[in-house]
Amino acid sequence: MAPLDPAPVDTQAVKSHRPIVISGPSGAGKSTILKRLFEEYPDKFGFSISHTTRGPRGTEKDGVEYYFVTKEQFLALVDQKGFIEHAQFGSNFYGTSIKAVNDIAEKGRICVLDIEMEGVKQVANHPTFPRPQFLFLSPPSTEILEKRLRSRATDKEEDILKRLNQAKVEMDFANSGKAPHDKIVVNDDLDKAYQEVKEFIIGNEA
Ligand SMILES: Nc1ncnc2c1ncn2[C@@H]1O[C@H](COP(=O)(O)OP(=O)(O)OP(=O)(O)O)[C@@H](O)[C@H]1O
Repeated sequence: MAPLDPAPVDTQAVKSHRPIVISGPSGAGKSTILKRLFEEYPDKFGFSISHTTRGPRGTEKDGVEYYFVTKEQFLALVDQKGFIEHAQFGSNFYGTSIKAVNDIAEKGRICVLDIEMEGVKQVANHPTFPRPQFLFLSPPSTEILEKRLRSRATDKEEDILKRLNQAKVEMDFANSGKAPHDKIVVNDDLDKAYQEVKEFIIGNEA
């Protein structure tokens, strides 16, 4: 496991099993589409295990849900450029290590990374990590996104408004010409969007 091993990671495996970075506003349908993809291809994909400085909750185990590390250990790995992306939420740090992504590729699977906009920028600008494929999932419009977030019924009103504001920022970035996305899929009709995502991911792997 050795998530804190300072030795540089040989990323040869990720070159033959190129990871996919999927991003898009909250409510765009990322989880829905990925769930379907993982069900159709149960042995093909994997999620990497993230590092966090927050403590384990309930039955969470180190190396299963997360690698639980101290703030000092986390920041040491940041200094070693050991993360492809990391962020701070409240007082806790979260990050995806190069090693965790490589571990998936070494198992012969494609690592799928569901990452928000700032993380996407970090992955795209990482000094050593080989460039993954970037896919942006877009809602057909902010009005439809709002309807979907409301009918999902998982968020408070205040959170829905925050997500909608952030969605505008993410959509502007995706359309700015500065984003690294190799493909933008508009999730209007779910079956159609799923086929497009699948074609992009499997097609690129073939
Ligand atoms: N094409 C579609 N048509 C109608 N509803 C959809 C479509 N795609 C997804 N949905 C619905 O929209 C809601 C948001 O989808 P989902 O939870 O997959 O988004 P997400 O991008 O994973 O969001 P988050 O980043 O917050 O996890 C869900 O209730 C889902 O069932």
